[in-house]
Amino acid sequence: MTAREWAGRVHPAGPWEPDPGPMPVPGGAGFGDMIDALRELQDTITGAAPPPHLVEQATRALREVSAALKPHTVPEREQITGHRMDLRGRGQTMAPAFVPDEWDDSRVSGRVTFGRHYLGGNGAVHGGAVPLLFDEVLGRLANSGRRVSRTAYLHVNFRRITPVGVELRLDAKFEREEGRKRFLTAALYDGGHVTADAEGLFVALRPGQP
Ligand SMILES: CCCCCCCCCCCC(=O)SCCNC(=O)CCNC(=O)[C@H](O)C(C)(C)COP(=O)(O)OP(=O)(O)OC[C@H]1O[C@@H](n2cnc3c(N)ncnc32)[C@H](O)[C@@H]1OP(=O)(O)O
Repeated sequence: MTAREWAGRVHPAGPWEPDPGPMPVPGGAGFGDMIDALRELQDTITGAAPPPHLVEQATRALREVSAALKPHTVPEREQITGHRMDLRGRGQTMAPAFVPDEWDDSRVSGRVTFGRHYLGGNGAVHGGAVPLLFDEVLGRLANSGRRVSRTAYLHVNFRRITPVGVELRLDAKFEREEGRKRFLTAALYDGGHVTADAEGLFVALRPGQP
């Protein structure tokens, strides 16, 4: 079973609560650990000022890992990253891992921590990383139990700095549907303060539309 087929199998249960059952899992039980290790590496490298000899050693080690994995490159529909709905962040490191706590088809609430990798400056998350998180969470909610849609627009307001290394809460809501158009909103909280909020339009794809 490919990762894509596996994702299709679990999607009817809802993207926040996959129920894989006794199925072989693409990448095995340890795939999530590998992705967590990659997240840790990204944060560590971003924050490190190592001596040159250690940089050379790390570069060699990274190239060795890459060379070992490269022969296992597969087409998009078979890739595991992004398709493992049972893993934090769908097993990808592009966006910070969102951990859902409560959800249904019309809303989701959860936690997220932007690691050092997402630093913009002065302790604040980069302004491009916040919309990435909103697109990820709103996109999943927009498609929750529904035909696949794509982001048509995503309006983001930056209300305060979003701090790096702090656990934040994100609440997202499916507001309404008009034909193929789905309107969703979300807000990101640092304690009691909103650091950013968003409104997104997601348009359901017609059959055959990429
Ligand atoms: C394993 C599973 C993982 C699942 C988990 C996945 C989670 C991650 C999700 C990430 C989601 C993404 O980032 S998706 C990637 C980023 N987005 C894209 O690449 C989309 C690129 N754009 C497009 O493909 C297209 O423009 C579409 C599909 C958005 C719309 O094109 P279309 O299908 O031809 O529809 P069209 O007739 O133009 O528009 C339909 C209606 O929407 C309105 N509309 C369209 N665009 C806009 C707009 N920007 N602003 C206002 N309104 C708009 C139109 O006026 C119209 O309204 P009316 O006349 O009917 O009233």
